Amino acid sequence: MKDDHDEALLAEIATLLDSSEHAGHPLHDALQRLYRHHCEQRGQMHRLIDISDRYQLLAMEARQVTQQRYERTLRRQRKLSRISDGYQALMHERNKALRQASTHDPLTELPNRRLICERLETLVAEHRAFTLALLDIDHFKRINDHHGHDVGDRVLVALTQALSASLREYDLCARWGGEEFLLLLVDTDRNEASTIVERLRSRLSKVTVRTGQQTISVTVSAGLSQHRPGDPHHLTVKRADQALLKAKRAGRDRILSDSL
Ligand SMILES: Nc1nc2c(ncn2[C@@H]2O[C@H](COP(=O)(O)OP(=O)(O)OP(=O)(O)O)[C@@H](O)[C@H]2O)c(=O)[nH]1
Repeated sequence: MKDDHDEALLAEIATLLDSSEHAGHPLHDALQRLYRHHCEQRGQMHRLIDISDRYQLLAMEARQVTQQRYERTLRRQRKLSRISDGYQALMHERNKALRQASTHDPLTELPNRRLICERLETLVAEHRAFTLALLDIDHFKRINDHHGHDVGDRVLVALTQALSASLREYDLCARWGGEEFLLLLVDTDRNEASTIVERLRSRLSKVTVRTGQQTISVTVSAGLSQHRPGDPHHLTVKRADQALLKAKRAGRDRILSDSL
């Protein structure tokens, strides 16, 4: 509005200056100089405004480019951290699976010999009391021979489940060999262990597996040995093995302790 007013005023002055009617007027020259000076100033001011506008536009574009770059980088970083999180979770799962595979038996999912030996070493180092029971299925070969290896596997798994369900939380049952299981009874003497394992033996004899029209059940023999302070754990295992051999020779389906 103000610009329109200025334009009109300037146009009016220009007309007055151009008019021959005022050519000799005493203010004519002074007004003309003032008019030119004003026009120059005005032109300069418009150029400055133009420069400032362009500068602001450039600054805004630069800000937008920076913002876009920043957002792109942020998106890339978020994507990278999602990939990294996924990768770490995968590694964690793989490590867990590897640890499980190296410490557990795949068929029965029981701890394996390595895991129970680690536990035994720790107990020995900590001077803890424990009793071992080595359990062996009686005449297991006959099951495989008569019903096939798959049925033998099912018998192993069924016995394992019954075993695991019967143990106390702080005990450990490992698959020691083919049809052998090693029970670790912590803070337990041989008398107490004998009662526990006798109960287990009785329970395992009631486990059944059906195949076709037949129902299979098995008996187990066990050898017990109480750990002697100062002995390495493998000697305690060896004594349990000797007691197991005696139980087998004595007719199976029984528990014998090693001689103290
Ligand atoms: N199905 C199956 N059989 C196994 C597995 N591991 C070992 N065996 C079998 O277990 C049987 C053990 O046989 P033996 O050592 O002669 O012992 P046994 O027949 O149980 O006789 P005693 O121990 O003397 O009572 C063998 O036939 C092995 O093949 C397994 O993972 N699955």
